[in-house]
Amino acid sequence: MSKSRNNRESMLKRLFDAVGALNHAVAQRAQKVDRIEKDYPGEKLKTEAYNTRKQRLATVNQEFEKEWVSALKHLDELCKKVRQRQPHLNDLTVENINTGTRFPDALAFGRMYLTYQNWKGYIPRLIPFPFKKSLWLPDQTTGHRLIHQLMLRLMHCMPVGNVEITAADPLRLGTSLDPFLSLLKVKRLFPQQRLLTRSDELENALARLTDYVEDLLQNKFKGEIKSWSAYNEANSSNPIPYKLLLIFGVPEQLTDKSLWYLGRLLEHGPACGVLPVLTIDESRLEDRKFTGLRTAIDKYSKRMDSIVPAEILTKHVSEISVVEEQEFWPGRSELTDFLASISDRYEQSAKFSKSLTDLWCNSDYWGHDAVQGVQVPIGWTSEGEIVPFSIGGVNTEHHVLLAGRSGSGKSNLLHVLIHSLCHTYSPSELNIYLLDYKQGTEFSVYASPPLPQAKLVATESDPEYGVTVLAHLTEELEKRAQEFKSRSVRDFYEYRESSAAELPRVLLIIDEFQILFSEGRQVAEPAEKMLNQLLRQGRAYGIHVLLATQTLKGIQSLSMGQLISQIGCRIALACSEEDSAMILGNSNWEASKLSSPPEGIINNSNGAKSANQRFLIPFADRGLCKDHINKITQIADQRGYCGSTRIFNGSRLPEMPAADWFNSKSHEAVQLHLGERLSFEAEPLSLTLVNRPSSNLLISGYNDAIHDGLLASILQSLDAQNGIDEIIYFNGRSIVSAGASKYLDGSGKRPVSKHECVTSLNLTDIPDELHKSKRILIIDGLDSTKEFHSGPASFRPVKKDEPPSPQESIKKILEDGPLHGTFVIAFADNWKRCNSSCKDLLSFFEMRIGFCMNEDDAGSFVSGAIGKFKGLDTDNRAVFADRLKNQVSWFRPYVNGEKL
Ligand SMILES: Nc1ncnc2c1ncn2[C@@H]1O[C@H](COP(=O)(O)OP(=O)(O)OP(=O)(O)O)[C@@H](O)[C@H]1O
Repeated sequence: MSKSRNNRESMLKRLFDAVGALNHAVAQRAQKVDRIEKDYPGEKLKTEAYNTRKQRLATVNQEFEKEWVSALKHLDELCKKVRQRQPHLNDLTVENINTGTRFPDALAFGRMYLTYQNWKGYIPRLIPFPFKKSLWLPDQTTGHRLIHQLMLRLMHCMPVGNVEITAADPLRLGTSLDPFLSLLKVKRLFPQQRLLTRSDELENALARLTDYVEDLLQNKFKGEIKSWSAYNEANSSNPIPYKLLLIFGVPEQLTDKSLWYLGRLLEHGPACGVLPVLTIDESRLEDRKFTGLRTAIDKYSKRMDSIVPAEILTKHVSEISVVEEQEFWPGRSELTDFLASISDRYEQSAKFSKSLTDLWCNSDYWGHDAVQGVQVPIGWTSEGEIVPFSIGGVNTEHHVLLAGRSGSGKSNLLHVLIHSLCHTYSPSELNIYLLDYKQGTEFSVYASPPLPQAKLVATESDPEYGVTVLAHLTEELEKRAQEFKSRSVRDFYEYRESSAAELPRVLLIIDEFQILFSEGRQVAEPAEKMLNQLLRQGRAYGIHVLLATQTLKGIQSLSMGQLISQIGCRIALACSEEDSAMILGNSNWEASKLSSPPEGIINNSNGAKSANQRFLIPFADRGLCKDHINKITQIADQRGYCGSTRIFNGSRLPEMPAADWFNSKSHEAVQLHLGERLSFEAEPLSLTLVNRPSSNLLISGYNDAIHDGLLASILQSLDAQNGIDEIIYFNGRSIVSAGASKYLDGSGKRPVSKHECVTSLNLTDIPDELHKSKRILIIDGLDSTKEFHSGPASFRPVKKDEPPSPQESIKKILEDGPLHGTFVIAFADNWKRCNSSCKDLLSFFEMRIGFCMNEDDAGSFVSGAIGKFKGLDTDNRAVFADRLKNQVSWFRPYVNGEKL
């Protein structure tokens, strides 16, 4: 037992000992004086004897004085100490509310008036705490003041947040607690937020408290711990609160069941920190019906006004007289102020204050392997027990559904989970894929520095991109399946047990996963298929999925029920009843009662109501998280893990690589490196200009950043090629492409021949020189260059020796050029205009790149026919269509570092 506990335990004794010391001084003096009286009886002594007597008496008095003063000083110090913590009730202030964690070992009730001859003094009247027995009083309103005093004392000197009061006042409808009614709103203090008056609610409350006591005895104390105070002594960071059960007017409204519960509480409550305090109508207890209760009261409780420490004290102090004096009750305004402070303090303490780092306390980084599953702490029960998140084990679930309305703390919980996982498991035990569909930067903290365990950090993702991630993971699953088969092992556990090869578990986390299903069947169908495969087969291969969403409403049509039925672990934060039933399970509405943040429910039984576990989630403070990530990165460096985190940011196009990168590419054919494919691997989209008819490239879309980025990448790609004799750039847009001007102005190895007027292009010469030189003709603004448009001129008969029109020349180049290595790359901002004014030319452009187009325009642009093509209306991607091969590829074009 700790030293401080010993000190605390002895306070009452020390106080009594100090009074005992005073008494001792008095007693000693009396004894010594007696002896002197005996030795020198009477007054009629000879002078010599008289002097000796006088001298000895003086010495005795001196000694007494010394001893008395010293004892008094000590007593005074002790009294001050007690009063510092427990002033008189009329001196209570906000400053002396107990905001610490120490429980008192005695409660001050009034004072004791001590007198000896002319001396008089006061000491606090301390009553040992916790009470060993229940308390009762006759049901008279005069007795209520004692109860009020007890309440006030407990509220003020118990650590804030650690008193809970259940009160019933059936006859006076709550008025028995008049002075405290303003506190009923404080849920932490009065969980029912009212005084109970009816038999059914009283029965329920008693049943709950009895269950609570039973649970403590069986599951917390387990026969090893003897009492509430012993438990709290051993668990000082996580104490059990003290519960006061006040029932006025017993046996009013007590049913047979209530009587039974009350009997149990009178007997076992005090040892478990549940103190029944009853006011009793004694005449009614005469009834035979209440014999059991009467016996329990006699046996297990004490009359409240007869707990008299003065009796004990009088045994110590025969010489000093002791009189008890009642506590002072505060004035109305002092009481109002004080109760308001208590209310504030309790409200504040109700705000859950545990921090993220409390979750892993001092546990080592990466201290576990994931062979038998993954288990990490994610919060606490209200009693302070750690609540684990477990997946992948023999007796645990494998996939997780997390849902809660906006603001309920989903992102926070995901951070808590990610940090807890990355604290516990190294990158060779666990790989995390983070796919976030939210607008915002929630997961970007894991991108820089990259979280060593993260294989992917994708923010503001595209549904199309999400599908590629699912495809990557299903490939991984199939690879694992092959590998396991070749080694004749059944599952991840057997593989890890039988092989020294490294194989981490995988956890895919998709935030706002419903977005995957919101873009029509084109994306939803493959997404659903692959997700289904991961959910069905992932368990055997150590691949797990966590799906987070605000609501499941609206995605029901997509056999969502079937998907969800394969997810055994459900985590629900605050939401509507309807959502609660969807997330947790039919008729499981408990999540609608949560106050999130920080409350949540975790259910590891497919949502069965009986498996609900409420828990409190710590706040993932940004600064703390940043430090933790830095620490994890540092450990990864020390242990030689070289990360390979893919970063995908859906709101930013990739930056164009440097010239060296273009130079390093193969130059066997003319290749244009235009961006990154919209796939998990994000390979470069490299388009080869092959010598085949109509292999010209038409680029259309209305977005300057993408236009300029594509133009710049084309020029940079061409600059790196060897087999091109001339690059001709014609600007028909009448605006300068700011993002590409550097590449047009001769920054590269070869000059670009620039033109702004069609006639200066000498288009008529090009078809004649196709055998001699290979040219790339870039027409920027095909749609706005009238000379290339179809019109009456295109139908006129060509007269002999008349030079061909620009339209005829370009047509010839488009038609014959590709076979000889001369290609046209044309840009058209406005596809509609281009489609109608350049229709004679369009069939020669079998390669097309489109961006920022509506579904109708995209349909005709990509396929050449009327129809719709979805997904091009955002400014963060483009599509490449090779119409000869009938291939369509999504990609993210390079830009020059501009943010979109
Ligand atoms: N356990 C917690 N303790 C204290 N504050 C919290 C806790 N969890 C979340 N919060 C706070 O609540 C607010 C909402 O949290 P969060 O962003 O995680 O909710 P959300 O469910 O992801 O919301 P949305 O879906 O709208 O993005 C934030 O201000 C956050 O700081």
